[in-house]
Amino acid sequence: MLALSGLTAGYHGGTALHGLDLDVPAGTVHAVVGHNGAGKSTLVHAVAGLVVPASGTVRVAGTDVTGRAAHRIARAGVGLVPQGRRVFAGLTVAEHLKVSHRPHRSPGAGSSAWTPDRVLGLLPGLAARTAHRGGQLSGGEQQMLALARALLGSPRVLLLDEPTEGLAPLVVQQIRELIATLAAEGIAVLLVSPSPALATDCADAVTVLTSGRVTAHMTGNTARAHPEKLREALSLATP
Ligand SMILES: Nc1ncnc2c1ncn2[C@@H]1O[C@H](COP(=O)(O)OP(=O)(O)OP(=O)(O)O)[C@@H](O)[C@H]1O
Repeated sequence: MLALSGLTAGYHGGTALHGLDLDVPAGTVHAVVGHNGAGKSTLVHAVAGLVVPASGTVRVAGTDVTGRAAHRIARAGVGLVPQGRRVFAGLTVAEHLKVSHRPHRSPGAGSSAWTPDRVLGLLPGLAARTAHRGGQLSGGEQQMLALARALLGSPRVLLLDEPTEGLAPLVVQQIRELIATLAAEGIAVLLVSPSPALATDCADAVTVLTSGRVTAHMTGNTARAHPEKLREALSLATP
């Protein structure tokens, strides 16, 4: 569903991501793990069209979307949950859902179209907060709202940038379960995080990124059976 080939991107002539190859089939979770500055957000932004790749390709369900504007990539079926949530402090939850809902869903989304009611059914904590403004929500509630906003575009590919950053263990557990639920719906999930535990818990495949390069790759089953292998790969990844 998401296929990256030789993806290279950076800033001001410098390179932060070097020739990344990565496939995320529908219904699976691919975790990219790396330390601060490894290039995780650059990867997510290059897929979402917020950073223009210097070279390489981004394909969504076989369509080359490389270099397209972010809104066109969203329309092709890519949803982004950005690092830091980025909810609007002055808008209520209901207003967020209203402005995020795209009834004209992405091609191929089929029966998986998301409506505000369906999103609130998945996220009952938000359903009790529809009149609250973004700035009045807890960190966990803001994370759920950021997820709701992305789902309302009925994405085929979901990009999660550090979705558990700064959240309590109970909320982290909820997010793990939500990721599994969304993958079971057929969504291809690309998750980037510094947390090997999150990757180990919910990924089908795990890639370690070090200074913008892939330095290790393993299946989720290997990471679960031998968590020390992932920890070791990450300790070797110190920039
Ligand atoms: N807007 C920018 N302008 C210039 N350089 C940037 C910009 N954003 C990121 N970088 C640089 O690109 C490299 C990769 O950064 P990136 O944010 O992708 O890493 P990350 O793995 O997401 O880190 P973190 O976990 O801290 O969010 C770093 O060296 C960073 O300083």
